[in-house]
Amino acid sequence: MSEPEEELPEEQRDSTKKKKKKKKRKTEREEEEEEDGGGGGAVSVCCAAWDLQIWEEEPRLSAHSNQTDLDPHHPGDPNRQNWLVEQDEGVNTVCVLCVDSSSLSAGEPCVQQPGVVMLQDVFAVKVKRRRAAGQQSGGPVLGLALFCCRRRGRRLEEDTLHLHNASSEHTHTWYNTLKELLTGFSSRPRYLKVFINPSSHKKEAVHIYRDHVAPLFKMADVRTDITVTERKGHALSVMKECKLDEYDGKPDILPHDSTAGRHRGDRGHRVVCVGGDGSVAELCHALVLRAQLDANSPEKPVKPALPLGIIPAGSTDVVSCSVHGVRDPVTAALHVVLGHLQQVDMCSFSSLGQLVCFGFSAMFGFGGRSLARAEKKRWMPSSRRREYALVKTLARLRPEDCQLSFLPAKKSNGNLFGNQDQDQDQDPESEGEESWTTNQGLYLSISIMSIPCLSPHAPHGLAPNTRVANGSAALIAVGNTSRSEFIKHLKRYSSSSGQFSFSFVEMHDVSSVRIRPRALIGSSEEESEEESDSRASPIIQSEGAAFPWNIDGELVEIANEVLVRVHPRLITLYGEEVDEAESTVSCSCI
Ligand SMILES: Nc1ncnc2c1ncn2[C@@H]1O[C@H](COP(=O)(O)OP(=O)(O)OP(=O)(O)O)[C@@H](O)[C@H]1O
Repeated sequence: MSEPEEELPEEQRDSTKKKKKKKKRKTEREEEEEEDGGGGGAVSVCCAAWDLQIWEEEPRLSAHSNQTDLDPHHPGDPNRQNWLVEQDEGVNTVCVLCVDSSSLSAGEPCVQQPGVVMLQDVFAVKVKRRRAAGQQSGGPVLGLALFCCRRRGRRLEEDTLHLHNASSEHTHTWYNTLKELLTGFSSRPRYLKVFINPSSHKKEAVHIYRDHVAPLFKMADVRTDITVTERKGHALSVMKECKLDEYDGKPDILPHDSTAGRHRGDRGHRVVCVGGDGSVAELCHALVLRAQLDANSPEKPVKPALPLGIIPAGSTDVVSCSVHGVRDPVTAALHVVLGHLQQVDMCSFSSLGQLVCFGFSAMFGFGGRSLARAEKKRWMPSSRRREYALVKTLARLRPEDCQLSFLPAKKSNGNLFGNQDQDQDQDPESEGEESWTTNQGLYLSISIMSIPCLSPHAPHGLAPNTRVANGSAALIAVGNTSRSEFIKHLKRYSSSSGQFSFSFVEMHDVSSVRIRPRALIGSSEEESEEESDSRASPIIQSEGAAFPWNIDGELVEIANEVLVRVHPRLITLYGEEVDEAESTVSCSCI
């Protein structure tokens, strides 16, 4: 054997499935039968009835019924116990592990086609042995257990395929071959630096990690180094100082890198964040800053080599939802162990030439004021304080008087998802003032979002017209209107249509935005008629006062004009392209 085998005692079961089985008498019997036969789990296949082959391409199942097609070395032998693997150097993720569909006795295989398990959906393989109670090692071989992932809508779920075979030789041949193939997936992590924010949302992040995520990482042989953060900025300081070559040294192989080799010994270390959007943004900010430091590029943002996994545990998880489609720690963890990578656009926020932070979304006006109000009620439970702040800010609804300028995004030859071909920033400095569109007026709310900001409350997202990697951001500017019209606009987010079809709402696809609150605009500016209206007067007028911004759910107070720039595909997150989030809740507060 090329490496020590990993063993799965017969008694070890998927606990969640066991719980489900206990509910039914019929399945209880099935489980007992499986115990007798030495198996257990969702799908169980006996050696004489199944055959395996690793194929380069997805098989045509019609050819599947002809057994001789599956095993050219043993044509026509119906009872053969040979498990054949054909390895193909250079093939990265399109291997298919094919199990004879007629022999699947229970449950469904992991992917859509019955009888086919994509190797790219398998994240662990273990040798199964029969052991007496208390026996720690040894015992007769029973076969293999393949741990894989099954899709249910947007959710990924853990599944187990039990392959029975009493032949130790064949079991180990397959074990070694599958193990080698699995370690060949270059985007899968071997070592994770995990940051957990224990203060997120209901303070459940540590439990979420321990109960739902750690067992999957362990199963997939991913080693972890955990930091439970102690304060805001803790993750940033760790990432600034740590030796990154402990985590990784080389750029990753991304999904569309078709020339990538299969075997990479130098990869496998990544970063994971367990928390809400604030924690995610802090880590993304840290990764980009660190990449800039390492590349000695103080001005220009540098794309980090390390991807980030996000386990949702916050009060708002729109970044996680935008790359997973659900707010589910198991789905998130499976995206990490299976190495699903998604490049994502980010924004930089700067004021007076100084970088404030990197992030995904920002709200000025209503969103900023509402968050500022919520922060003053920190003693309240997080959902209550957000509802309180929302209602209070609606009751005192006032527009911001500001100059809003934006640089429209350049149209590109987008691919299927509207992604730009290049990762090039559109530099606002190099664009003449004439390329900018500038308006001055009263705005109830201005949002800039480089990702669609999906959530269970707004399944199509707060910015449904942007994509995670289309190289631009959505600018949604809501002009001054009555409270009832504004509420109507907000309410339409949950029904996901018509929220922008109001005369007071404008939406643009942008690469840069500049917001200059009125207090900062030169005194030569003529006063508009609306300013005589008390409803229209700016809330903060005193010199030196700061305007509240909501940047990824965090309150950032900025006294001057803010420049927002989109940086296409600046960060790589574990996840996938998602159209719509699973809607599980409805918002009752408005
Ligand atoms: N131990 C800690 N105590 C307090 N704040 C922390 C701690 N660790 C991290 N933070 C900070 O908490 C902020 C919010 O975190 P996160 O977004 O994960 O939680 P949330 O529940 O969604 O947010 P919020 O508490 O603002 O509703 C982040 O800026 C993060 O840096």
